[in-house]
Amino acid sequence: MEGSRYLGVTEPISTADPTEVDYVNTKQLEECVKGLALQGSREEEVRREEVLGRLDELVNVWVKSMSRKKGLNDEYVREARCKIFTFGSYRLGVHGPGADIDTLCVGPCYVTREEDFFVELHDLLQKTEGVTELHTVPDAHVPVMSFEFNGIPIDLLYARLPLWVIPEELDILQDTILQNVDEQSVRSLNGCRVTDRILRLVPNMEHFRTTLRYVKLWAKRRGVYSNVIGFLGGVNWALLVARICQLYPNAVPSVLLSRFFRVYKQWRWPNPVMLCAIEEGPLGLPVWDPRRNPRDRSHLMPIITPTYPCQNSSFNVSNSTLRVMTEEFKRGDSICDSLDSKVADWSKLFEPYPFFESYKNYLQIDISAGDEEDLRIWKGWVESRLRQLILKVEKDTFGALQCHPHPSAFHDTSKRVQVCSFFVALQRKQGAPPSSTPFDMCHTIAEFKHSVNQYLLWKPTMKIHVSHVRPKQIPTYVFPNGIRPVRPPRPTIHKPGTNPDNVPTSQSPEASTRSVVTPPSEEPELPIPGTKRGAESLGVLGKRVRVELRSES
Ligand SMILES: Nc1ncnc2c1ncn2[C@@H]1O[C@H](COP(=O)(O)OP(=O)(O)OP(=O)(O)O)[C@@H](O)[C@H]1O
Ligand SMILES: [Mg+2]
Repeated sequence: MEGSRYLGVTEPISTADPTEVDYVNTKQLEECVKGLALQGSREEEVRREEVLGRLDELVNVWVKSMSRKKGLNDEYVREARCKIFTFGSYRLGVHGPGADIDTLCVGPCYVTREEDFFVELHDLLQKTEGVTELHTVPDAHVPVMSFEFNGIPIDLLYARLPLWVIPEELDILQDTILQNVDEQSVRSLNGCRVTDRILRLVPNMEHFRTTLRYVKLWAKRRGVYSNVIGFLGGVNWALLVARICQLYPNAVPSVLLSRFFRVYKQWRWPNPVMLCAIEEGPLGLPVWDPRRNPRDRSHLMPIITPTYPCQNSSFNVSNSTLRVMTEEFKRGDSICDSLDSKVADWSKLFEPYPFFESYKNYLQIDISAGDEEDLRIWKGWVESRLRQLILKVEKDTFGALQCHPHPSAFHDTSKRVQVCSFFVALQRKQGAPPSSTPFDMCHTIAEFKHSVNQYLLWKPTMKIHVSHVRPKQIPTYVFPNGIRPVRPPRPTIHKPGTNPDNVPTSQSPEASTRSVVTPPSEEPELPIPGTKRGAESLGVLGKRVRVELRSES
């Protein structure tokens, strides 16, 4: 037994062998998720391999033509090649149907990213049969070209090595590969290096894969799968699961899943999750170190990548999203706890999170654009700014209001213009001192809209509209089949006039005429004085926004 010394919990490494019940539970778990399409069809898998083969041919044709174009001699032209590596969920073997293939192309020194990759290869792909939806993002943190090849989505990165010839056998895990390589290439290589290292650091690859599939399914169902919004994405979940696999090297997937919830329920964030100690590499690149880098100190849920230069992969997490994830870990733990000693019904674990039935107040962020393509890029931009909205709400309300963002957008297909909506639930922080003054969110929303409208590719047809909505006002297109679920009857009924929750009835005409019903732990509504729907009052039309938070006494 070895203690996990530098970690957030005092969970010992347990080498216990699985019991009979563990095996039965693992079988039950497998049965439970069978119908949930965790893996693509055999036909899709074959198509993926074919597509990768075609892509390999294409990029090698491209590099050869680049070597000729740049006047290299015959020997170099003959030896001109680039190597394709997959990474992300496809490389880990945990991709679902329709998932993208994250791919890295490693090329020689004379093939540039700006010109040769983003122009020449782009043009070649554009002319290639079967390639559709071709988009480039050359100025991203990790520059990427994305497209579909015979219906398979591909994200293609490029790393340029300081070599005239790329060797047939290239070991990208060697730290020295990063020597004299530009920053974007280091970042592009990083994805592959991280994925390959994870696979080397887990004691049992099959158990790791199976457990990660379950965790990804659970995270998607519970609405906590999205790096961009401030929850966790594929690589973060993979690192969390890999750490559990290290702590329980002999455990089977049902036990690993249950320990996953137990460990992270108690984790003392911001202690980092790490698969191995952080090492200073040969090149002096900055690694995650809160003692040295003030910025790293602000990270709330550090999950550190296991290859040099080790970085926090989850810097997007906010107080609000950490709270939501912690609640979900607790829920997962309590479900698994009740299953530990007996044969389980796992389906409860994977029940979808009832987002629109769980809160009384939401911000609805509607966006629209002139056409489908504009909406696609506008949506991506607004989505990437939602974290800022959450941070602003937390800051402007001094932490008294918490946000719960929905991880995906909803499209209103009934409209002729291209429209879609994001939703962020609002809730008063438990234990926050009662406030008699309403929150004025006008400024918060105005600032958020201002920052969104700074988009470099902004067009006049790109619009954003933020409104405050109550559950009854949530548009039906967010619900499955467009049908609003019927709310169960509320538990406690108080007679009109008794007003036990000190509801300000003068501002809530409905409350004075009907029974006031407040389930014990439920968040009271955040009344917005004088408006039927909060839209106008949220400042989107330049008027005042006041969100009142009442004491839950
Ligand atoms: N925040 C991050 N920090 C470090 N590496 C990242 C980060 N986001 C993405 N990556 C790298 O890019 C790879 C692909 O990211 P992606 O979001 O597609 O995850 P994935 O594991 O492929 O999951 P999914 O099934 O959702 O596609 C990751 O495996 C990781 O190596
Ligand atoms: Mg991926």
